[in-house]
Amino acid sequence: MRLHLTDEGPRDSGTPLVLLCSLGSTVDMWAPQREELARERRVVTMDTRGHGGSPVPAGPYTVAELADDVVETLDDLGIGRAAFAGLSLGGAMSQAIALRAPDRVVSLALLCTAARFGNLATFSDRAVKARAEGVEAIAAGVVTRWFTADADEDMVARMQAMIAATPPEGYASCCEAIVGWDSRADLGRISAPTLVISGAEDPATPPADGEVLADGIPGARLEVVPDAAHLASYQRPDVVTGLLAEHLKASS
Ligand SMILES: O=C(O)CCC(=O)CC(=O)O
Repeated sequence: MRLHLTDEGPRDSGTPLVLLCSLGSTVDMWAPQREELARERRVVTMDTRGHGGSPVPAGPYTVAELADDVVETLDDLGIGRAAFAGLSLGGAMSQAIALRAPDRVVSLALLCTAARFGNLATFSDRAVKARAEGVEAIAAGVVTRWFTADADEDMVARMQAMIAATPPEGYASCCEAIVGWDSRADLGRISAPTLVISGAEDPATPPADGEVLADGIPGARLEVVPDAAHLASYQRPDVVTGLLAEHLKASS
């Protein structure tokens, strides 16, 4: 599997950064961070299998498969070790890479994610609905969890359109990957310096999920972003980009 990606920034300075996306997102979800972070280092952003410009094989998928896609794509680019930042499903993939290929991981940033997601029945229901009716039928509900009620309407509409454009089989199969994901017993084996970021008002992966990660991963630190829901990096780039830059500077 070779994933669709963007590849920006200087090749010859610092550890490359790999940005991994949430369910229903494309590389565009990292637009608020990419330009600034790519001033200092190479930044590779990947569409997860089943999303954006990446292949859409028939599912279900597992998080391990999604993580292996990323590592194979990095092999293709000739990138050995990298820093990883992933949001939600992308955060689960980042954990899986740290567990399956620890020698590839210089540092980790885990945003709005979990060792075990809550409300798993809703992901199974979404998988059924996506295959039957398309992702458009789900998108309006998803953005109510991504952004706080006072978020800019144009921004919310743009992101709803991005979600609605996700291939149904890709969306559904990634819901199934989330249902099967559970790293709780493995967190102690993650050795990369780790920053955990939660949105204070995230109903999907609340700060309590961030606490489980920060308590379980040796040396990890949790930052809670105020006035942010699930897509904290998109709604509060003024806080999140700085946290990522600081963590990258300190750890890679
Ligand atoms: O965002 C993800 O990658 C998974 C969690 C999710 O779908 C958030 C939500 O809409 O409930």
